[in-house]
Amino acid sequence: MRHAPDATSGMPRAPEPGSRVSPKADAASWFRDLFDRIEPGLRGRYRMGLALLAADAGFAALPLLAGAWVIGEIAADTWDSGKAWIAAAIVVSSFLARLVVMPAGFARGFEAGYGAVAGLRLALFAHLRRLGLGTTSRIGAARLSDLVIHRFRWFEEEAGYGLGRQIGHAILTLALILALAHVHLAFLGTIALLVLIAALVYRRVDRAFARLARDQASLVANAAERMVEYLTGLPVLRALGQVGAHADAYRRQVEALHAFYRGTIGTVAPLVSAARILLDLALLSLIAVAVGLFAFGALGAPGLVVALVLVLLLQPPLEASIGEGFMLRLVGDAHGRAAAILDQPPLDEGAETPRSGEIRFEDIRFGYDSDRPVLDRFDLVLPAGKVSAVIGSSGAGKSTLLTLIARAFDGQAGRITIGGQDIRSVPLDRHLARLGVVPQDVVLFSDTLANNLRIARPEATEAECRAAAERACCSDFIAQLPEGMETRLGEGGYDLSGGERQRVAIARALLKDAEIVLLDEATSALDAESEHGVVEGLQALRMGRTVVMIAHRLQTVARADHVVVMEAGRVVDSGTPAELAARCPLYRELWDAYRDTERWRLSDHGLRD
Ligand SMILES: Nc1ncnc2c1ncn2[C@@H]1O[C@H](COP(=O)(O)OP(=O)(O)OP(=O)(O)O)[C@@H](O)[C@H]1O
Repeated sequence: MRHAPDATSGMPRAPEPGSRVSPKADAASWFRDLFDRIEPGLRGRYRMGLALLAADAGFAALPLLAGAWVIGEIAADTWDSGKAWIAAAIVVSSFLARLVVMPAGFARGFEAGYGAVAGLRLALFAHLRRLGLGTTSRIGAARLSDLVIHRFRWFEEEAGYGLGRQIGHAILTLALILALAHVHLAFLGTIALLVLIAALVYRRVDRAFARLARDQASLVANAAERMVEYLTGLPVLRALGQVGAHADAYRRQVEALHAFYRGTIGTVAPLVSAARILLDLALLSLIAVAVGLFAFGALGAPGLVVALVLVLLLQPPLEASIGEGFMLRLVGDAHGRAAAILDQPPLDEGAETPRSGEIRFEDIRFGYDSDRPVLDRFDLVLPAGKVSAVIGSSGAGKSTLLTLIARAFDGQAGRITIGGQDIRSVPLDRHLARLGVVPQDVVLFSDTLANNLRIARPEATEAECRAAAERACCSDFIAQLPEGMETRLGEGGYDLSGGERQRVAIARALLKDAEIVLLDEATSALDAESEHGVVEGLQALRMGRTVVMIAHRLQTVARADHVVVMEAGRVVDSGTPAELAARCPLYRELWDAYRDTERWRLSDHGLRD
């Protein structure tokens, strides 16, 4: 196969991961979406949490306003002890109120906000299960984990308390603006003008920032993707002595990310500086208005002092609000990514009850890129209850056949039927439940051998696991394992050879009692004992099942009931091995090529042994 197998299914993976998942939801829509995901019972609490945080900001504003008022009174020489008591009462009562209101607000925000993000994670998970394997592998595991683990952290923080903080900044700013308007209405006009200018600038800054957020997310995900790919392929790369060569792909991604960050110095730095300078200019223009009003006699000295204090108090919440705005933009981007995945159409769920029978490809057209078909006007019948071996040169489309039967992708035209029934009309879960997949590269999870078998049927008893293992000819190597069926396999555990792994996969298919088995025979050299075990295991598997296998060995081709010879996306001929040997030149050519490969394999073994 020319593409890496998917880690869980072993079926071929689509190319470019995730490039089609582009953010499309705007920054504001995430909150609406999130709110909808909060359990109805918690929505009231979330609203209450935000209201409490808004109230907290109001209580935070009161001492500041009282301070400005005190300064004004002193400047006007009207200060007395009665007013001092009032000011003290405002400060103390606001402080006490905040002690109660703020924690209550944050607690409710946390509870509902984090719950809502958990809801989004689960929705994403449920949706991914309904997507075709082709689509999920195109998105890519590393890209998904970056989104769900890393980027959703921002989501949780913003939903939990960032949004509440932003509301607080807004309320504090509004209270100070109203106080300024109370000093003189001219401030209100100036602020309206400044808000208009800020809105225009912010739109540009926001767009540029959105672009940056999107590029950064893609580059981080690409680097993660390469790292996962590298680690997954490390054993093979080591064996080929290519460890260094392939590491370049990861290095290139990291360098691209670094170059991006260096490049942002030219974009982010001016953007952030522009936003800050603009804020300073806005505050300076308010100070200029205050001084102008004083100079033209529209404002007395006490009014000027109060106005200056209020303008200075405006600076911290506005600055914090700009920073929070950038954070909200990043969350908008993460939400856009999640929304794009949720928008991917799931495979047709189907509704009818499946029946088993022959597998038919009827006028199928399929291409990984829809404008470059791999199969076109493709017809094929794979008889029920028989072993069909598919043979053909590399790139003929053999893996694509299995991929389509497993519904990793759906064809762009035509239909595939099993027992006369379009596989798209069968509920996906039920369709997959009747398939057993024995890939070339069998994935072992880091768990016991028994549990590795139970993946096929979690409720299987120990005796059933043992029986399946025995029928798949696993008993000999299980006897060698330190703890038999309870030996830990996979990462950090006991490793199995290629032939042993294939037998484990055969045992899984037996345990599942799959009606249809899709098998990609190992091309790697197996020692004679392993090879014999796999062949015997296959014999156990074929009993009454429809087996479709990509065959790489003469023995399995010769033992098949039905052979399909493929070339360049076409079926050249099909029939029993004897029929094909008599009439199909390509079959004979392939047969000779297989025989040469096997001789080479044997002599290679001989040399190594
Ligand atoms: N994920 C993919 N994206 C794009 N093209 C692909 C993909 N997988 C396979 N192809 C192309 O589809 C064609 C058929 O490939 P396929 O893997 O089905 O052939 P095959 O007969 O199984 O080959 P092999 O024996 O080498 O595994 C080839 O031209 C291949 O390059």
